[in-house]
Amino acid sequence: MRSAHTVEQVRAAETALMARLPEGALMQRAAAGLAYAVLDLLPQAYGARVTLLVGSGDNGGDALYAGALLARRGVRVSAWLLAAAPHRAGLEALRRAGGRVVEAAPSQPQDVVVDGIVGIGGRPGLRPEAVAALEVLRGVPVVAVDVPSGVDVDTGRIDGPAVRADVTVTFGTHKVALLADPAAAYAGAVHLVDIGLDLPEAAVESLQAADVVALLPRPDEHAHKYTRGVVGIRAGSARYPGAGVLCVSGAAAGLCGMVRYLAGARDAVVAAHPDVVTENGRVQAWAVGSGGGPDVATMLAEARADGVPLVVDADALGLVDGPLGVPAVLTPHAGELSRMTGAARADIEGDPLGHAREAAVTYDAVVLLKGRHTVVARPDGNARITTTGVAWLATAGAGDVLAGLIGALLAAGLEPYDAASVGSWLHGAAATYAARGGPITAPDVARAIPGVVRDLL
Ligand SMILES: NC(=O)C1=CN([C@@H]2O[C@H](COP(=O)(O)OP(=O)(O)OC[C@H]3O[C@@H](n4cnc5c(N)ncnc54)[C@H](O)[C@@H]3O)[C@@H](O)[C@H]2O)[C@@H](O)CC1
Ligand SMILES: [K+]
Repeated sequence: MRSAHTVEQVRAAETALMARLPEGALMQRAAAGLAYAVLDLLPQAYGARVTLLVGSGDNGGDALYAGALLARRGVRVSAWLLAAAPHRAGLEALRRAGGRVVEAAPSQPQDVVVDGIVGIGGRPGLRPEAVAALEVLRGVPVVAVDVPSGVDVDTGRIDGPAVRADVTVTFGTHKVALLADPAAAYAGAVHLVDIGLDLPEAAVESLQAADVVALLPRPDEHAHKYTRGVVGIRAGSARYPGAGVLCVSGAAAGLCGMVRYLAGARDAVVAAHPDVVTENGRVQAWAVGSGGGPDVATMLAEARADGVPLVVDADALGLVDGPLGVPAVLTPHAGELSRMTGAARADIEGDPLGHAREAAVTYDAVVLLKGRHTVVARPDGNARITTTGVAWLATAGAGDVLAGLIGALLAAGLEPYDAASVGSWLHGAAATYAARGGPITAPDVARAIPGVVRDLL
């Protein structure tokens, strides 16, 4: 599991650890990790040129100490001081190691810029001096210290200029802005340096392959199709048969025992999936929504009446105006959530984590807000952020596949929060498998799911 802690949690853990360690020890650990990450980017240390952008706090201190370590390896390190009173001991260490202080961009081309402007103590946005310095150094690879300066660390919002990093070297734990978009898109590749913090459970996390393996439902040796779970699909219509076929393709990827289909695209569904049953009967979960046409209200009402967990997608989301009274996963994209809650789409895209959490409370359901980094939020404020997937996944029908897949995982017995986050992870991974760097269609994603699961297991 990749965990992201809040600034307050990090500060508390740092204070506790610092009380047990010699002064400056934590910063030395951070700086060493940072220096190694910079060295990894340099073809060779000796003679390479690195500029440090240094703010007034300990984030700048990390950059200065790392600069001192780099200078000892033969790197030509320049510290561009953006604040009047930078970390004094760090600056001294850098000078002693042979680094120099500059007041403008070094005239020679630089190999790496280290962003030590602000870290977890920063307010969102950057001052004009920092913006100007970054502009002069545009094109040089950026390594951000702890977080890309300027982002809102606890929310992932971007409320002004912010550093766009190629690599972020973060300390002790991930910060929320390193997982949650839009800020996460500014972080580049994130490298975590363990500095020994003892941290509480994190509210924001990101599943990794091993977590998905641990959560995946799999048949035991006595399994039959009913013990593995039956998912019912109410999606698609005579007018939109494709939505039904695609939703079923996600549901029938092998993660539950059986799929029942009860909507208006029966012939198309059976032609594509002869394994699907079209008689009414017991199910352990429903997926309702896409391409449902005029019957969608009836389909949602009938599914709810069964009292089993529910995935609500696409057209059916417009009918949700409060808690549904059954365990539910709602799967809107920003436009659909905007129509549900009245919040502007741009506001949702600017703070997907915040809006998904709020909607989870409003609807007393797990809310899966689709995006580059999909957010799965629970009413208690916990959230999982999906980092698998590729931009090619933004294709018609991919959401239908996801709804069916989550339905199958619910039917197999996963809790809504696990079903949504595991489903989202698998969906992203399947897209990456299928795409192999090129374009994909929704059926490709569904077809790739069993292969992803096989490789995981
Ligand atoms: N406390 C510790 O033991 C450790 C801290 N570490 C580093 O220390 C950082 C936190 O240090 P600080 O608490 O000193 O805070 P920061 O260095 O993040 O920044 C605070 C300083 O920046 C100024 N500032 C705030 N917003 C600004 C903005 N938008 N533009 C320009 N200046 C701004 C503030 O006036 C303040 O002086 C972490 O992110 C991490 O890099 C690491 O060394 C690990 C150990
Ligand atoms: K920074």
